[in-house]
Amino acid sequence: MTVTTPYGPRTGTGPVVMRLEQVSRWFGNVVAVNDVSMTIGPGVTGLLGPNGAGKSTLIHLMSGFLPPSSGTVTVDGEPTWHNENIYRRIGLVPEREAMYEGISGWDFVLANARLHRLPDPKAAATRAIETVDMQSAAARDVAGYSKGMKQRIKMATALVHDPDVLLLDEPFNGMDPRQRLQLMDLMTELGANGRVVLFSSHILEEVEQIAGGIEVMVAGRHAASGDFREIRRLMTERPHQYTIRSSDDRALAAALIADGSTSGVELGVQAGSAVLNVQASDYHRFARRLPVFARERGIRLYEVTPADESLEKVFSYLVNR
Ligand SMILES: Nc1ncnc2c1ncn2[C@@H]1O[C@H](COP(=O)(O)OP(=O)(O)OP(=O)(O)O)[C@@H](O)[C@H]1O
Repeated sequence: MTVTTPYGPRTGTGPVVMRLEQVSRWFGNVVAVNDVSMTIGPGVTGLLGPNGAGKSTLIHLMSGFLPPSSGTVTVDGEPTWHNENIYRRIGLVPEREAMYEGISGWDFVLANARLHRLPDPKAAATRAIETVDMQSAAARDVAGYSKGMKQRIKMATALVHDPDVLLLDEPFNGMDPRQRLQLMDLMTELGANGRVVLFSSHILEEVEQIAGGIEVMVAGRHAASGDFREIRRLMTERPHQYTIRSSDDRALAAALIADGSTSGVELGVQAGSAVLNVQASDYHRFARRLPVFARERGIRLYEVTPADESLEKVFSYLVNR
């Protein structure tokens, strides 16, 4: 992918605004998206959440291809569902691999340019394919593409009509580090040029690298919203659980209880040996004080292991706080 895109500043007037108001979507008994309201403006926004959080459903609702069961999704005040005017302004990079195989990358992008009834579909397809650096493979059948190449050709079809809003579902899946960086540059540039660029991911570090704003989804609900510092803070300031092995668990437990950086300290047994289970309520203080306590009392720390570091646990804390 080229770093500088041929897509310059957005041509429309006023900033683009995508607004979701009390949007829910259910499939039978499953509530995939539950009463979500958010406003997304120009720039890169990360939609962060664990598997099954409702990110793909939300992206399809935003794109106008899936109707909400209740609530509204609008771009500049116009509902996206079934709205041809809005389809022209939105580009979607779906997560699914199911693409129309048996045609070349070039034909695939060109077909999309024609669907949008662009005045010069060939020029638009050429521009999009060059932007994702797929010129050399464009004549080949999509079926033979690697996962990263499929991602890039999907990106070209989404870009072909130069949309104001670009929605990307897990776009970095299957990309090597170089392709990932190039796509990040491209998304950053499109965002800086006034477009709404929203992408989903379940990896905080990935989102932090490029997203100005982060919207966190958990179990269908909108769990948190902010810039990466705020989201990072919410995640690191939650109570952390540790398993500690030391030369004197009792003395260490007494010191930790007296200190106030913990909300729970208990002696336990794990895999046949004594451990200390600690819930640290003030993570930063706990991390500073623990080695000091041990040193002052001549206690040796053999092991300090975080017990609840799975991303799912972190996310569920955000929902239940
Ligand atoms: N067409 C459908 N029919 C029934 N249930 C669905 C449908 N689409 C999504 N769901 C359910 O809605 C919930 C949210 O799914 P969704 O794919 O939106 O989550 P996600 O955050 O994108 O997860 P992943 O990262 O695993 O794709 C899940 O429980 C899923 O099984």
